[in-house]
Order: sequence, then C-alpha cells, then structure tokens
Amino acid sequence: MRSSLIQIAVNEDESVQERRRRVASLVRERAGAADLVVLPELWTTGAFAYERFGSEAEPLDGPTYEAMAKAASDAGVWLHAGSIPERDPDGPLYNTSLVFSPSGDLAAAYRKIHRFGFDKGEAVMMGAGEELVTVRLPETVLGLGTCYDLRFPELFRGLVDAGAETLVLPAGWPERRREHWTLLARARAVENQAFVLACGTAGTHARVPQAGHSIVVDPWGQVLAEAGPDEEVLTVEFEPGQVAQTRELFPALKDRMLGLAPPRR
Ligand SMILES: O=C(O)CCC(=O)C(=O)O
Repeated sequence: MRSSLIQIAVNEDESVQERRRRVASLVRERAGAADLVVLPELWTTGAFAYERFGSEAEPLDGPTYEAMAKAASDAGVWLHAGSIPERDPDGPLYNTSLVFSPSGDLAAAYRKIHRFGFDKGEAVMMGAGEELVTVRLPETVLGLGTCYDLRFPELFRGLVDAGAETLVLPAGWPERRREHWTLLARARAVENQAFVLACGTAGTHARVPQAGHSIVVDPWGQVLAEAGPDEEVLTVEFEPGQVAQTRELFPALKDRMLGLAPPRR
C-alpha cells in the first residue's frame, strides 16, 4: 500500500481560498502514485490561529468538504483530508477530520476528542468529540486521532480494540515540542503494534513555528519515512499484513491485564 502525507506549509501570506485550491491540486498530483493521501490538522486556518476558527468555520459539507471530495475522486485515492473547524448548526465548533473514498464519498468524520490549550484556544472554543472512529479500507483498517490525541494512549487502545491496524493522525504540532511528537508517534506504533501515519504542518502562523517532520512508523517501531521541516510530500510504501504478523510473532497485546483493582490505600 502506498501512502502520501502532504505536509502543508500554513503561513499567513496565503488566503484560505488560495490554500484550498493549492492543496486540491497537490492531492490530484498523487493520482496513480498513492492509495491513501493524508493531510494535516486545521490546514485552512492553522491549528494555532484561534482567532480565525470562528470566522473560517464551515458546515461539515462546506467548501473544504466539496473541494476535497472532488480532489479524492479526481485522483482516485482514499483521502484523509485532515481537519476543518466545523460549525455544527445546533452546537459548538468542532475540530473535525474528514475521510473520503476514491469515489469522493464521505467515508468518515471524526471530531477531535482531546482539545488542546488547557484554559484557552481550542480547549475553550471547540466542543469535544465523543466517538472513536475507524474506517475500513480494502487493505487495512484506519483508526483516527488528531494532534493532541497523540498524548492519550487509551484512545488508541480503544481504536485497536475496534479493529484499527493503521493509526492516522493529522496534526499542527509546534516545533518547540518536536521531540515529543517523534517519541509519541513511535510509542503509539510499538504499544499498539500498528502503523502510525502522522502528518503535521510546516510554516509559521500565529507566531508559532510548526514542527513539520511528518512521520510513518511500522508496527515494530521502525521509522519508515520522516519529512524535514518544510513543505513536503512524504510517500511511503508499506505492507499492511505486517500488523497481523507482528501481533502473532510477539503477542504482547494478548497479555493486557484489564480491570485491575485500585490500590487499597
Ligand atoms: O500536544 C502538543 O504538544 C501539541 C498539541 C497541539 O498543538 C494540538 O493539538 O493542536
């Protein structure tokens, strides 16, 4: 299976409309070169451009949905289109990822569960998703997470319990915590014996330099490919059957001890 992670530069000198057009053509260029294309988190606004979340929020089937559905079908690829600031007509904003099939149909939408910012930004401006989401492709089952979710291993265990073999994580991870990004991506791959495809952004927005360094890790924790700091298309070929092989040869997931009693005092 071939996958391309499109590490987009999100800078403030490009309008949302221009970036949407540019990204759609980058996706189209993957026709024949990838089965699955992955984009980063909140690439229309930038993950740290909190002040633009409200003004640039879209309904689920808004302009980014339309452009990405068409790009997926033009290219004939599965497209994890990263995430958008979603405006729910009856509720708050959400940080919502969209996955399209090669015919341009929406295969899944995932609302980010762990919101970043503690007492500001996304954590106060957006609602929290409540549902784990997996997507069955012909070659593998995707499990979806977004950026800050990477810090919460129980989410990925939940996805593995639901059948996930390839964990896909769009992000807008900042440069100042890049070491955590690489370490946690590898940790999630090793502990879940799953592929991790983690696609970040490049550039600087809201004065926050982005880490780039999108990364693909195999179920043994080996880094198959890693991007540099700038805009880049990272393409990797991997063997989805390696998940079952790893889980059979080294069946640590079967040794989980669930429901442990709490300490007595
Ligand atoms: O956890 C981190 O260090 C970064 C998370 C983040 O930037 C996000 O979720 O948008």
